[in-house]
Parts: sequence; C-alpha cells; structure tokens
Amino acid sequence: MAETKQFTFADIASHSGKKDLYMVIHDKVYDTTSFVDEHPGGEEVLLDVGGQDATEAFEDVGHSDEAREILDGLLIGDLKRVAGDPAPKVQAPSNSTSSSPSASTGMGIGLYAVILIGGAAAFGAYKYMQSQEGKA
Ligand code: HEM
Repeated sequence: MAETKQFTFADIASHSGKKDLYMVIHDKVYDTTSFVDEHPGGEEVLLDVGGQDATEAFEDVGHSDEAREILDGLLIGDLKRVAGDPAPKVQAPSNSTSSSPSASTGMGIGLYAVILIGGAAAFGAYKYMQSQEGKA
C-alpha cells in the first residue's frame, strides 16, 4: 500500500454512523463500515466507538490474530494528532488475564528490576560477609 492518508480526530469523528464508520486503533485509522454487520462481538460495540479512538476497547477484549488480520484489511490511513486531541491510548491496560500478549512487556521490566535489586542485595551481602571474615 503506497498511500498513507492522514486523518485528524476531527475527520474521524465525522464518520461515526453505521453506514460510514471509522475508528482509530493504535494510531491507525480503519474504515469498519463493511465489517459492522460481520463483527462476532456485535455491531453495537463498534458503533459505540465509531468515530473515536477504539484502542482500549479493542485490546480489552483480547482479540485474536485473526481479528488483527481483518483489521489490516480495513486500514485506510494514519492518525494525525493535532493540539487538543485526546492523549494516545497506545499502552493497553493489562488488568485482565495474563493471556493478553501485552502483559509480557510489563513483566519484562518488572523481572529486570527484580534481578537488578536482587543482584545488588546479594553483592552487598557478599561484601559484608567478606568484611566480617577479615575482622575475625
Ligand atoms: C474493527 C475492529 C474490530 C475487529 C476487526 C474485530 C474482530 C473481531 C473478531 C474476529 C472477533 C471473534 C473473536 C476473535 O477472533 O478475537 C471479535 C469478537 C469480539 N469483539 Fe471485536 N473486533 C473489532 C473491534 C471491537 C471493538 C471496538 C469492541 C469493543 C468492545 C469489540 C468487542 C468484541 C467482543 C466483545 C467480542 C467477543 C464476542 C464473543 O465472543 O461473543 N470488537 N471481534
């Protein structure tokens, strides 16, 4: 796909009807008009987020890879942020089950911290024991 059309939130907000439905997911713009009737989760939820940033709603459900492939086919452009737009909703909240793939990122950082702090503590204890040995 050569063209990367840019849309502002104002552009997208004007496409919020069932016959003309755009939404933003991860700062990409999707024309979901043709998909509304086919959505396994029902048309209601799509209409709720039509013309808006649907990233959180989409990620909260934990959609499958198949759903993401469908999404790829609906892509029409990129979101162009302008001053006063809502903040990006790129980070998916992983307060649900650990089946969410995004949970692994948070886990990685947490694990890193544990290893670092644990390592420092072990090193401190080792040094302390060494100094105690010297005194004996
Ligand atoms: C254009 C964007 C979307 C696409 C392509 C899409 C696609 C799909 C697909 C293929 C499924 C079947 C299960 C799966 O494969 O994960 C599904 C289920 C579901 N979707 Fe979406 N979805 C979209 C947006 C949304 C949004 C914004 C919501 C808002 C809450 C939503 C809510 C649901 C729910 C609740 C289910 C579960 C239905 C069930 O299992 O009974 N979807 N979606």
